[in-house]
Amino acid sequence: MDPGTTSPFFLLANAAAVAAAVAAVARIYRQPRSKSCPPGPTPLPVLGCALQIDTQQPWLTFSEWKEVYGDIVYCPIFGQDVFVVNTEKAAEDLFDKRSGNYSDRMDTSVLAKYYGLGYHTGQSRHNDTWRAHRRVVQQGLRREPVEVYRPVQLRRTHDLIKSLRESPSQYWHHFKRFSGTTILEVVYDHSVSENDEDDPVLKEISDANDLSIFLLAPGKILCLSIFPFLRYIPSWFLGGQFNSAFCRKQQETMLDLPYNEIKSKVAGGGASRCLVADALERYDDQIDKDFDKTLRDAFGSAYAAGEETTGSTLMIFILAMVLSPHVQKRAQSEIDTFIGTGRLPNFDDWAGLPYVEAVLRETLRWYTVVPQGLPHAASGEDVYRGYHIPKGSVIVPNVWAMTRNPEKYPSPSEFKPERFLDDEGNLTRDEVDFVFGFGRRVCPGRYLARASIWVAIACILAEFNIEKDKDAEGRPIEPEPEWVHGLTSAPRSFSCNIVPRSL
Ligand code: HEM
Repeated sequence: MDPGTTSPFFLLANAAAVAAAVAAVARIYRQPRSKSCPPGPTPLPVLGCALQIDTQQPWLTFSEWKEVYGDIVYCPIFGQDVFVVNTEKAAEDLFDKRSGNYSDRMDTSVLAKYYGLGYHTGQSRHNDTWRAHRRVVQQGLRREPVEVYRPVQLRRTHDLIKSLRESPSQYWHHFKRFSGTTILEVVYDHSVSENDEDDPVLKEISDANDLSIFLLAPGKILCLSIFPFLRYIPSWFLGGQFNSAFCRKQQETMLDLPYNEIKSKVAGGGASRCLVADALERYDDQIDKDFDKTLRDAFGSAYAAGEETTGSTLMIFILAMVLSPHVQKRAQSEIDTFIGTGRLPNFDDWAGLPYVEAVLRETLRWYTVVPQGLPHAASGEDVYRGYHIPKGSVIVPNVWAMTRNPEKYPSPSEFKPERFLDDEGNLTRDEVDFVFGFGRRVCPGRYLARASIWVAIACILAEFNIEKDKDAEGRPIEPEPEWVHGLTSAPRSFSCNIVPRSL
């Protein structure tokens, strides 16, 4: 998946889907649609519906199909059964209520075998390795335990504010650094000092993450499946990102470097509290070679999954603020009234700033960074609403269609935080949780992510005005965002001014 194909891990799954699809070409032609099959577009022989899907933004195609075919759409691709789930209700029915059957992922062994990308929790099959990953990672990331890391999040936000003051036009760089340094410290107790642009761990881990995001785009996987020689292109040559040995080495370094560092710190008694140090202590008597790898890979996945998604959500927030000055003013006025102007917001203010929380929810909904979710797979056959779902089917949660449901979110393309407030100005119960996925596979980092994004949003609003840029005659320039769809879908650059409010 790319722009449309790319949603946070999602690409992953899509990539996997395409890879497996290519392998499945041998299955060639499918039987004509049976009565027990959900409606959907007419598939072509071999290709299935591949040519009918927007390669950039598949969720848009899926959303159009929703209007024609309904909640559940069947669209085989290269012989792979694919079902698109367009509503929260159907997603809950399958992924939550029947989670025993719908928590698997597609086979992505090509990524594991050649590129060293098999470590990731997000692409693990529904097996014991995945269970072990979830167990070790979830402990510290649950709603309450994760609050212990709020001082780290606040400190990193203050660094972010300072960087935005110094070089506001580099906001994407600052957001990525904010999310990367926060996660590095929370997960590994690796603290990157404020002005250090050359921290080796941050650099390695961030480069490796960028490369995996590049490779996980489905188009690339398809390319690799058709032209396997690409794996051997020297890493310094044109197309060198496809070099599998380089990628494997880089992924290993990314996983080993921070993990070995924190292990040494723990052994020397000099570690501060962090997720890995806690896990090493908790599982002290169980750590054999396999379990050591489980810890390394599970926490490496947390970094890979959290860096891009969190930073990208802040880009979407900035775009929303440029386009909605009235929302910005209302949020700033709430902050000024509740806190005054003498200090930045902190987590103690969260409950007293309902409109800012509504801005966070609307940011998550308006342009969700994972519009296609991360596809699940069925581990056994099933019947739902009278439809037959074969074993091994890929089930795509079309999160985009859920965020744009006009019955739940009237005028869905408008940025309206008020939709999360009742008539008395209190927050509704809708926390748009579905953008973090479903069932047993739900994002384990969602509480950490929400808190990081909330505190960043609150402090940015308190400190800056986000405005349209102006041309030489002083006329406002409409932002024309350039969207990038890798593992996440978000704008990477557009014209705007981030100006300190005190000026
Ligand atoms: C705005 C921020 C984020 C968004 C929107 C997001 C969204 C998602 C989504 C949609 C999934 C797939 C769920 C499914 O399969 O149904 C996922 C999985 C995952 N996320 Fe997040 N995520 C975010 C931040 C984070 C952070 C900060 C971490 C770690 C600290 C994290 C760790 C993971 C992991 C490890 C998985 C794989 C879970 C599995 O397959 O069992 N995410 N996330």
